[in-house]
Amino acid sequence: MKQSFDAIVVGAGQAGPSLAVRLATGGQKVALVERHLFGGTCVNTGCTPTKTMVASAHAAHLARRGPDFGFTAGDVRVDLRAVKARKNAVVERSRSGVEKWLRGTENCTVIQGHAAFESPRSLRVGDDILEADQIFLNVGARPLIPDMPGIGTVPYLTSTSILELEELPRHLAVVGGGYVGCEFAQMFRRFGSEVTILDMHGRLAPREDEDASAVIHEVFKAEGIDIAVNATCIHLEQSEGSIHVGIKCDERAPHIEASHVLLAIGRAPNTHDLNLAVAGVHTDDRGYIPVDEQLRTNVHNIFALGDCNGRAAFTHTAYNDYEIVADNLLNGAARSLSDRLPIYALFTDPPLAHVGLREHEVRERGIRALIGKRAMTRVSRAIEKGETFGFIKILVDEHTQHILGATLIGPGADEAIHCIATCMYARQPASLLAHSVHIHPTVAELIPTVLGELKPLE
Ligand SMILES: Cc1cc2nc3c(=O)[nH]c(=O)nc-3n(C[C@H](O)[C@H](O)[C@H](O)COP(=O)(O)OP(=O)(O)OC[C@H]3O[C@@H](n4cnc5c(N)ncnc54)[C@H](O)[C@@H]3O)c2cc1C
Ligand SMILES: NC(=O)c1ccc[n+]([C@@H]2O[C@H](COP(=O)([O-])OP(=O)(O)OC[C@H]3O[C@@H](n4cnc5c(N)ncnc54)[C@H](O)[C@@H]3O)[C@@H](O)[C@H]2O)c1
Repeated sequence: MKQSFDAIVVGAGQAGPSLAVRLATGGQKVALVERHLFGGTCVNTGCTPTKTMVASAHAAHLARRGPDFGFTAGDVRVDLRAVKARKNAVVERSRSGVEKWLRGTENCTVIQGHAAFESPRSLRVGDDILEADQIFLNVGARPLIPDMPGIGTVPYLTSTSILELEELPRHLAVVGGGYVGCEFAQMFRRFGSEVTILDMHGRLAPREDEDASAVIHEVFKAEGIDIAVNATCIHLEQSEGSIHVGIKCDERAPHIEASHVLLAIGRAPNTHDLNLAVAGVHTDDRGYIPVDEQLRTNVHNIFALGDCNGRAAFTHTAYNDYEIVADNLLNGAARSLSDRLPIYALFTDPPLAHVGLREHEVRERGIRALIGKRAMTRVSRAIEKGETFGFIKILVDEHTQHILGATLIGPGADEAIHCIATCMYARQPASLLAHSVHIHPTVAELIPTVLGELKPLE
């Protein structure tokens, strides 16, 4: 059957639902197509389940640290089935909320199935052809499976399937020390598994500054996580009762025996099965859809939002893509992608939060800068909480006096970063923040102090 709409949104992830509802409430006839779970990765297999499980892991960790705080909780054991049930309840509530919201929106037709292009203005979903003048792709990404020796011969976990485990792995080998790898490694160690994390780079979280990676390394080591960096030639082999993970690296024994292997080496965009060629939409060599500042693809009536456009892969960036598109199309705004500051958190404990440029990027760009840094061992709130790993680091442009970027690792870093981001968005000099009064005792109260102690970046 052929159906005509003003707009078609493909994917009910982090940009699609808000966009579909905004267009529909603005009077447009909208189709939203989703082939799997409402809420996409973030709600079902990404942020929501992992942060719910990180909370369980944190509680278990604190209980084990009881003697540090003056109590004993006895032998702390984690029931992964109960952790999973708690996670599922949170996820299901969020997923059904998205679905109900979409189905309850006037002018919005929800269609379940896989969409693929038939032409630049039409998509096929099963036997139906949907036509519209504007098409918005919010198709997300999936775990990347590396072509490493032995990959087809052993069972492996991804960030999706690991969420379904009900028994604790005896020994979890985590391949990849980025966001997914670090968050799951610490979580499963705190649940009680033996954990080895392997990365081909020389350090964990290799995109961060070296001092940030060093803190994560220190925290993981203190919790008994085995770390194998420079693991350039990982290969897998089934051996009796375990998976033999071969590692070619100079610094340690050449293999480990794991019970489970988690692959966490990155993600690939879901653009391979959209039949983009018939619509004339270009992709880059990794499958991402290049977009302009307003999120338009090379085909004027087709937009790409969220992970599939390769312009960051976070829920807040996907949502911001929606805001840019909706404000420009419906409110006559002139918002663009470059208005957005890079900002994110790695939800290890303590969390790492970052905004703007990193120190190594400031150095590479040859910007004359000032730097302020304070260890969490010199932050009252961190000392009081008994969580003194990490630091506050802020870089300021020597000429404009504007903040270039900041990295915080420590308790509450994922919240405290926002006052720095707000100062940057307001395009105000660092002195605005340096002279502001923050609440005592908080981690954020040291941000003005750090800005009062700036020194030239050597
Ligand atoms: C383990 C993990 C933890 C994460 N934690 C965080 C975090 O703490 N904070 C953060 O900001 N980000 C986090 N992320 C990243 C975040 O989940 C993604 O950046 C975000 O979900 C991207 O949203 P999206 O809308 O682009 O795509 P998605 O949420 O992936 O949604 C895409 C949707 O499109 C549907 N779809 C795809 N192709 C088609 C088709 N052809 N037809 C119909 N439907 C289709 C899919 O089924 C899916 O529902 C995490 C990711 C992972 C994997
Ligand atoms: N807290 C968050 O916001 C959060 C959490 C999870 C995921 N995410 C999103 O999901 C994306 C994917 O996360 P990810 O951790 O899978 O990817 P990533 O790119 O962050 O990290 C991948 C890691 O794997 C390593 N690696 C790559 N190939 C390898 C190989 N063959 N052998 C050994 N190591 C190898 C890399 O050096 C890197 O450290 C992130 O970029 C992020 O946008 C965000």
